[in-house]
Amino acid sequence: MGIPTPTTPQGKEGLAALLAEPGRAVVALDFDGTLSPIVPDPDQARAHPGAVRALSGLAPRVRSVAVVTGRPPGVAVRHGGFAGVPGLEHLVVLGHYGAERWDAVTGEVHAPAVHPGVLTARAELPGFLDRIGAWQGTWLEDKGRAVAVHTRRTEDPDAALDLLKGPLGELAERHGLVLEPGRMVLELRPPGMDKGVALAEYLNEVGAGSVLYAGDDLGDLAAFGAVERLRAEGLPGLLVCSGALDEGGEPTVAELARRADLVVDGPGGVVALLEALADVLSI
Ligand SMILES: O=P(O)(O)OC[C@H]1O[C@H](O[C@H]2O[C@H](CO)[C@@H](O)[C@H](O)[C@H]2O)[C@H](O)[C@@H](O)[C@@H]1O
Repeated sequence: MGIPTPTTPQGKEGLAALLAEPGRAVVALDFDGTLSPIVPDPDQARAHPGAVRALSGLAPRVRSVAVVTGRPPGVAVRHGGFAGVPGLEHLVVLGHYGAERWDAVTGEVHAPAVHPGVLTARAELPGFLDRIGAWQGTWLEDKGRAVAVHTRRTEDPDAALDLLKGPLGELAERHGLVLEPGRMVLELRPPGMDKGVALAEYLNEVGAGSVLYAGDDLGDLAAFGAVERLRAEGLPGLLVCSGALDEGGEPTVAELARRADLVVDGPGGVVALLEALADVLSI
């Protein structure tokens, strides 16, 4: 497959800059829904079978490759199979929306102290969910520095999520946390960091000359926003939406698709794009 053509002038400019000067290009990608197909149980999520090969084929040809995820970085590394891969020696995973970082070079995770509100909210949550009549099948994912409330396994995930939004927003506020919405999930996490801040800091750190960012979910809008702001300041960028229906037939996040320069067919489409870029850059 060739490289698909972006539908916007900014996207075309971003792609052209990446191809003209790949040694200054950063390729940054979300994990769930972008590199890894959406599945009902987050523990069972694994990178698309072609993802590691595609990433390791592209990484030596660009300035750097980063994964920017809401997952704890260690979990993304395990589920992605990213450790010890030839070609991915400099991979960086910005996890927990940028609050924690894993570097392939050291194999270590850098993580600040856990926000106390996460501990108190986590303790309160089981009783709280009972009291507000959360749908059967609603369940908690303990993420260490955050706690996520999932509804994908309930009979009506959208209705179950709607019921939770208001009460969980108040609970988060009471504990000094923010509520991060995602695909059939609401996460209580500390404020002050998001994928946009994390991505912008990383691009600055590595002296990026262009950026490609790919995502599929609401949490990726902050990264899209960062690329849009940086583009206005002169840094070329290409925004990619991983946009297929998932296993449950769930549609793409509409705002992400609207703001993207390119919509590809889910993780399979993202992998095909990475392979096409590596192919062109290897000529
Ligand atoms: O930033 P991401 O890499 O997209 O991570 C966001 C959240 O992803 C996970 O949940 C999502 O994927 C699950 C597995 O496919 C799916 O079951 C769930 O419905 C999705 O919301 C993860 O469980 C969360 O902790 C991440 O924050």
